Amino acid sequence: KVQHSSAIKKKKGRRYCCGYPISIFFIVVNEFCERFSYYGMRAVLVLYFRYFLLWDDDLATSIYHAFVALCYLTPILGAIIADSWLGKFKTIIYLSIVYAIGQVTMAISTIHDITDANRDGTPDNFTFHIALSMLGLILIALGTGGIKPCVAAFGGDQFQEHQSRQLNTFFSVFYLCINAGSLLSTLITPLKSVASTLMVFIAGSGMYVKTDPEGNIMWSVCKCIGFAIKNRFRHRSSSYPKREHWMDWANEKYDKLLIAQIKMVLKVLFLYIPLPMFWTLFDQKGSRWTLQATTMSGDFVSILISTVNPILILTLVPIMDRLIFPLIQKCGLNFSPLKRMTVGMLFAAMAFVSAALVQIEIDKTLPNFPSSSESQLKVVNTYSTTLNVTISPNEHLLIESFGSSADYVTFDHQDITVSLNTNPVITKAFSLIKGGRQTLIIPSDPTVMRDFVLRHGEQWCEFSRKFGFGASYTFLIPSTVFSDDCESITEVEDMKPNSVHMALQIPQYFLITTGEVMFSVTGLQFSYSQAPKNMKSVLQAGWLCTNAVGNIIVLIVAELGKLPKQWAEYLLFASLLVAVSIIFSIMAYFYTYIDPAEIEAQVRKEQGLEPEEMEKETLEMEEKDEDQKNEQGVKQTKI
Ligand SMILES: C[C@H](N)C(=O)N[C@@H](CCCCN)C(=O)O
Repeated sequence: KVQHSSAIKKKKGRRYCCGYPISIFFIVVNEFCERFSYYGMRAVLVLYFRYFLLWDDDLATSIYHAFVALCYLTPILGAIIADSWLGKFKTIIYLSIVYAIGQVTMAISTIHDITDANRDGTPDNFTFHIALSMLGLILIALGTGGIKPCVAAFGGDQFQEHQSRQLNTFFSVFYLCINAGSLLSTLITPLKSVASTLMVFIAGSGMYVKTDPEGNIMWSVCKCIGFAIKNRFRHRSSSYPKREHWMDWANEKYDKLLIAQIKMVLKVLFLYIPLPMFWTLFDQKGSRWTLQATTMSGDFVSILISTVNPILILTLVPIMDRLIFPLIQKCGLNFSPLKRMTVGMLFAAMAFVSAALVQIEIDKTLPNFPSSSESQLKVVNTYSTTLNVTISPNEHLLIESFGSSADYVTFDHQDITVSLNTNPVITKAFSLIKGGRQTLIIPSDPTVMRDFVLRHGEQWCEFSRKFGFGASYTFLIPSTVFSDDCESITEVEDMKPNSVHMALQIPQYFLITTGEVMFSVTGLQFSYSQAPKNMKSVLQAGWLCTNAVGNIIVLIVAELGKLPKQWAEYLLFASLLVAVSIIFSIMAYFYTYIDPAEIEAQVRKEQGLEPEEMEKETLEMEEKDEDQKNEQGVKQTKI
C-alpha cells in the first residue's frame, strides 16, 4: 500500500503534451545523440583498423565484431547496475560519462602526430595507438551497452498502464530517432554529440518518473532456475512423481507467480537460440561490406551507401506498418510476428547472395596476387633504347625505353637470372621474395647503379593527375628532370583503378534493411509483448545477447574459416542463414502467443491475491481519470 501511494505521488508530478509525458522528449533526443555518436564512430572503425593501424582484413573484421559483441554483452551489466543499485536515471548519467571518456580516448588514439617524431605521416609507435584505441573501445562498449537497456526501459517507465497506444508510438519514434542519429552521424562529426547526449538528458531531470531500484530480477531468475535444476536432480529417482514442467521443481522454495513468469521468459529465450545467425550477417555491413566498398569505384556514392540503411529504415518502417502489413492482413493472411522474422532472415540471406555476386564481379577486375609459394616481378626500363629482357629460364620481354612489362610476371621459384641485350650483354642474378610483388628497374646506364635524391622545396614538378581509387603507380624520373622539363617523368600503372561501381552494393543494402525491418523491429516488439512486466529487462538483455553471439560467430568464421574467396564466405553465410531460418520457422510453428498479464492474473487468482489487484486497479482507474482530464485540458486549450 505504501509503495502504491508513493508511486502515485510521483506519477501525479507528470507533465503532458498532446497526451504524451514531456519527459520522453528528452529521452528520445538523448537516444538520437547517443546513436549519432556511436554510429559516427562505428562507420569508420574498420577503416581505421585497416588503414591507420595497418591490420589485415581478417584482423580488422575480427576486432570490429569483438567490439560490437562487447557492446551487446554489457547491457546485462547495465541492467544489473540499474535494477539492483543505482536505478535507471543515475546509471544512464554515470555510464554516459564513461562513454564520453571512451570517445575522447578513441579520438586521441587517431592523432598520428603524437608519436610521429619523423613527421612522415605514419605513427612511429603503433603499440601506443593500439593500446589507446582498445581502451577507448572498451570504455565505449561499457558506456553504450550499459545505458542501452536502461534508456528504452526508462522511456517505457514514463507511461502508465492504460497508455499502451502511446507506448507503441514511443517505441516506433524511438527506433526512428536511432536511425535519424545514425543517418546524420555519417554526414557530421560525431564527437560533440557525446556532450549533447548528457546535457539533453540532464535537462529533463525534473520531469522524469524515476523508479527506485527494485532489486536484481536477473539474479532472482538465475537463483530460481538453479534451485529447480538442483531440486530436480535431487529427486531424479522414478519413485518421485513427475511434474508438468521442470521449473515446477522450484515450487518448494519460490513464489508461484515468479515461476510462472520464468516459464514465459524461458519459452521466448528458447525461441531466441537460432536468432544470432541473423546478426552474424546483419552486422557485417560495417566490416566486410565496408571493406568490399574500398575495392569499388564511385565518390559520392560512398556517402549514399553509408546512409542507405538509416534512410531506408526511416521510409520502410512507416510503409510496412501503415501499408504492407495491413494490406497482407486484409488479404486474409496471418503474417504473425514470428513469420515476419523468418521472412526477415530470408531477406538477409538474399542480401548476402547479392553481395557474393558483386564480389565475383570485383574479383574479375582485381590484380592476380601471388600465392604464398609464388613471386611476382615487373620490369621497368629507364634505359635510352628498347631492351630485350630474358628472365631465366624462358621468360622473354620486349620493353621500350621508359616503359614497363605489361603486367607482373609470376614465378613459382625465387632465384632468377635477368639478361639484357645491351652491348656487352649484362646478366645479373636475383632472389625474389616469396609471396611478394617486386619491381626491377633497369637504370639509364645499367652498368652503374646510381642513387639519387629528388629534393623538394628547391625545384618541383607539378602534376594535375586524378589518381584512380585502388590503383598503384610507379613514376620514372630521369636524372635530367630538373634541367630538362617535367614532361620527361613517365608514369607506369602497376595496378588498375577499381572499376566496379559502388552503386552495385545498393541492392544488398536494400535487402538487408528490409530484413532488418521485418526481423529487428518485429523482434523487439515481440520480446516486449511476450515478457511479464517485471521481466521485460531480462528479455531485452536476452535479445541483445543474440546480437553479441551473432558477432562472436563472425569473429570465429573470420579467424578460423579463412575461405580463399570472399564470395564463397558470403554464400556460406547465406546458406547457413537459410538453414537456420527453416529451423526457426519450425520452432515458431509450435510457439503459442501469450498474454503475460492474463497468465499473471490467473496465477494471482489461484493464489487468492485478487483483493490487492483490485485495490491497485482502483488506484489506476483514479489515475486514468485524472490523466484524461489532463489530456482534455490540453485539447481544450488547443481548440
Ligand atoms: C541503425 C540501425 N538501422 C538500427 O536501427 N540500429 C538499432 C538496432 C540495432 C540492432 C542490431 N545491431 C540500434 O539500436 O542501434
